[in-house]
Amino acid sequence: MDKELQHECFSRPSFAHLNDLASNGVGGKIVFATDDWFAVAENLLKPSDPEWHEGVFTSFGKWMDGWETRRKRIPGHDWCVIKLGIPGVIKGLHVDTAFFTGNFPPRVSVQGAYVEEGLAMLHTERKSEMGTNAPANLIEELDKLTGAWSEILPMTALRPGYSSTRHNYFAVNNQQRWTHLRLNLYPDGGIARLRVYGTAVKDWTHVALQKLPVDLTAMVNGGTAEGWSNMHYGHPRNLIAPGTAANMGDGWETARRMDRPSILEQGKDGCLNLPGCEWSVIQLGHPGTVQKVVKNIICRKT
Ligand SMILES: NC(=O)NC(NC(N)=O)C(=O)[O-]
Repeated sequence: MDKELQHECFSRPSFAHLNDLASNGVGGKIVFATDDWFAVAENLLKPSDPEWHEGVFTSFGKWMDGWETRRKRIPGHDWCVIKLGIPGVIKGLHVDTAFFTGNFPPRVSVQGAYVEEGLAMLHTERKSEMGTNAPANLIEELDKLTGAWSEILPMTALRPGYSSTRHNYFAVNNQQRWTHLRLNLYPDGGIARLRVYGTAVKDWTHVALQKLPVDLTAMVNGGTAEGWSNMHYGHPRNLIAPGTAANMGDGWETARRMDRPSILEQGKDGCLNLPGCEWSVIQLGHPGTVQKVVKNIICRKT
């Protein structure tokens, strides 16, 4: 493990092991952004770590892996609206300013809303194109919906995107269920990633009536990874994420054990003599009776 990753792992707050409810890997989406000049807001929700490509420029400026707005020369501040892939209760935020050193926003705030499907307010057409900005009348119209938003993180100072300062973690103490977030940059600038850690909250009343089997471990049903022996290459929460893994990186993968014997021997029972095993603990979204266990080892060939 490199030094920076090692430091990050030890200083990471416990909420950062919960599920990222906003990641595009679980269906999170940007529904609106005031400005996408240097880099589009969709980058905020990428599950991958931010990258730096030395010497790479677009026709608008330096290529950046994050959401970066232009230097503002009109009144106001920049903001975007995120539809969570998994609506739920938020326990903490990670604002990663990686590589935004001279262009990160000095302050941010985050607001939340619970919006039932079909409500018109956030159903705007999104272009998502570098070098563009939203029309002033649309910004003004959406900005009027202040009543919909509740404060999750008040206006808070950020640290720059150097390796020792890029990870801005904020605990959230709030039991409400959210479907949408509004991320405010004060006044403008760039952020590499926004991770929104929490737990899905499901209405189980109808599930019980349908009497159909349901995946009690699934993230969307409130499952969380609570413990593990090792997660060197992949977090065990990947086991309970929606959809199919795109590659091996989308799974739970441990390091090879350092205490394995130099030469493997077979025991009398026909099994290999190996010390211990790896394990992970998943908290179910709801208590239930297990009828079937499905193990998907797609992408794992050995
Ligand atoms: N060198 C820069 O990053 N400049 C500008 N940003 C980009 N991405 O080019 C800026 O004005 O913040």
